[in-house]
Amino acid sequence: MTKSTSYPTGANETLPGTGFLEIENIVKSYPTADGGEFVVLDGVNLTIKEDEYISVIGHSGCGKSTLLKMVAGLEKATSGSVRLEGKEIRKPGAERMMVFQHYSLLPWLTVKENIRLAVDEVLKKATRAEKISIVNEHLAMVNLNTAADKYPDEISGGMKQRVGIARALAIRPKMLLMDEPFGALDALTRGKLQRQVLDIWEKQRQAVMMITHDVDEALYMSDRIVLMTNGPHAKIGEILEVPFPHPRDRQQIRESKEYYELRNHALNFLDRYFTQDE
Ligand SMILES: Nc1ncnc2c1ncn2[C@@H]1O[C@H](COP(=O)(O)OP(=O)(O)OP(=O)(O)O)[C@@H](O)[C@H]1O
Repeated sequence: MTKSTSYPTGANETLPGTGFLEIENIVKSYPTADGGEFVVLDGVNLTIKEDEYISVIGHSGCGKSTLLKMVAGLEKATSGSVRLEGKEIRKPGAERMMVFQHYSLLPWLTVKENIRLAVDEVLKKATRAEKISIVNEHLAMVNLNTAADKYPDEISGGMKQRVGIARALAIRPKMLLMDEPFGALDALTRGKLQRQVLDIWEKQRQAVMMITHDVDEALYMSDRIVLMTNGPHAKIGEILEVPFPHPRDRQQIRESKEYYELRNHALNFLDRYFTQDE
């Protein structure tokens, strides 16, 4: 692992068995057509606390989505383990909700019904009144009350993504997994939605693992930034601690010298790996 001299780094800061989410020595390979194997991830170790917002950054194809899918239970590791509260993750579960870059809403259901469907599936013991209240609360959380009865093709991309986030949060997961959640949005919408998600997270504080290509987004939103080396055989190169206290004000943190030091450090790390790849 590349050690940073300027910032606290390390993939194993928490002792095994003491973390909320523990990714231990993950190797993931796929068989190739010629009978060989393509090793995507080669020895990834990471521990995440139950109230921590983690961003994962790395060049395209290094295996970020693969790693997130293993936490979601959608992919199996070739070796190593992923545990949530000490329990091995083997399949998807409602305590780990995923938000994708491309909104995966059911087009024949309204905004409200899309959220309600997830609530019905997971919160089976809730009463009808409780379910209605949960749906309304989460619609309000992402400012979608007025669009509640619209269908997905009647709302904008940013609104669709807000429905996806409200749906994920409505079933009260212990962990939110987001794969470039703002990647498909224009800059203005992206900025607004980042703020909304951060507002919600600052109140609820569940564990978040978010993939992004945007260093500013990672610095604004997360507590730590995981920098991945290039694939194949990708691993965690460095972990940057983001020291700004929550609630965060984007302009305020951007005025600090530390922000630019961290930003340059992350960009230089990515440049270094990009150059190696050329
Ligand atoms: N099912 C699969 N079979 C074979 N190879 C796969 C499979 N899924 C992913 N890969 C390969 O694994 C590598 C990592 O893919 P992954 O999507 O995790 O990267 P990523 O870092 O998320 O990329 P991006 O930033 O472009 O989304 C890529 O080389 C990809 O082609």
